Amino acid sequence: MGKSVVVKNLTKRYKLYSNNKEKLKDIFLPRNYGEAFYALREVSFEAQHGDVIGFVGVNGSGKSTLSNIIAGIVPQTSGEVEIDGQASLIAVAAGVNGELTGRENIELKCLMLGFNKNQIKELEPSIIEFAELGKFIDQPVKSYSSGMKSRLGFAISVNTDPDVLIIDEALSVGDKAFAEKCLVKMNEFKERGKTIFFVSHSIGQMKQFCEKGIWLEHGEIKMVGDINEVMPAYEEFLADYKKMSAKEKKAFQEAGLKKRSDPEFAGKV
Ligand SMILES: Nc1ncnc2c1ncn2[C@@H]1O[C@H](COP(=O)(O)OP(=O)(O)OP(=O)(O)O)[C@@H](O)[C@H]1O
Repeated sequence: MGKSVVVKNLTKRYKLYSNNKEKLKDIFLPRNYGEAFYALREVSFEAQHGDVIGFVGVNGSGKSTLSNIIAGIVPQTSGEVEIDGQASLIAVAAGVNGELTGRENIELKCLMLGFNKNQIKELEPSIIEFAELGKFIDQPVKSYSSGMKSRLGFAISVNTDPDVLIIDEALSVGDKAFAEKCLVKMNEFKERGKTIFFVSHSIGQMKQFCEKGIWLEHGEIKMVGDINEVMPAYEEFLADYKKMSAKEKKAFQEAGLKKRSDPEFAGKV
């Protein structure tokens, strides 16, 4: 099989400012302002060709940050990501320009992926057919619903044959028929030995589609393993979390916030 993605000690640190004045001071004055916040901290794992890995975790745990870094859309603060081939991210907000039409977005994205004009001409009909956007294909993307944007992103990504496919919540905004069509396509990718990362809050989709799971909590890996081990543990946590009182939930979130904001870095990043 062989490794397709190696993630080593991946850390993403943002700076949080209490107001715009502080941000401006940070840009223009020699002293540093703002507080450090770790969206991800020291995340390491490996994926083999053909792996289908689900990222789970509650809101804010770091799933999208990890997806965006693997896809090369957001730079990491430190750590490494090695990818054997080309990665493509499908997310509702990813990579589509609202001012351009669907067709123009297809052309732009394909050019960015390194296809030439003739190859794009050949690819375009299958992408348009898959997206099923009708006459909206020639309307600016800003007039699309989130489901329509997801259709466009999905159609481009699956038809340009990436080696690593990252799907971040893109299935949850489309309708059922389109989601099923995407699942068929994703299964084809799986059979062809491509690596897929899948982010979804749907426990059912996770169990149905993924073989391995990575559970993120407060920007760190809580558990990695077979999906049949990770999901029951995560579901147990969710059930316990649901039972928590508002005070307990707040304490859990605050503990996470404390862990993720390192006072040693305050003003130094
Ligand atoms: N540009 C940014 N500046 C500051 N903090 C950010 C930025 N982007 C993300 N974060 C923070 O990083 C943390 C991880 O966010 P991320 O979107 O990766 O979580 P997630 O697990 O995908 O959440 P969800 O399930 O809600 O989509 C959050 O606390 C978020 O507020």
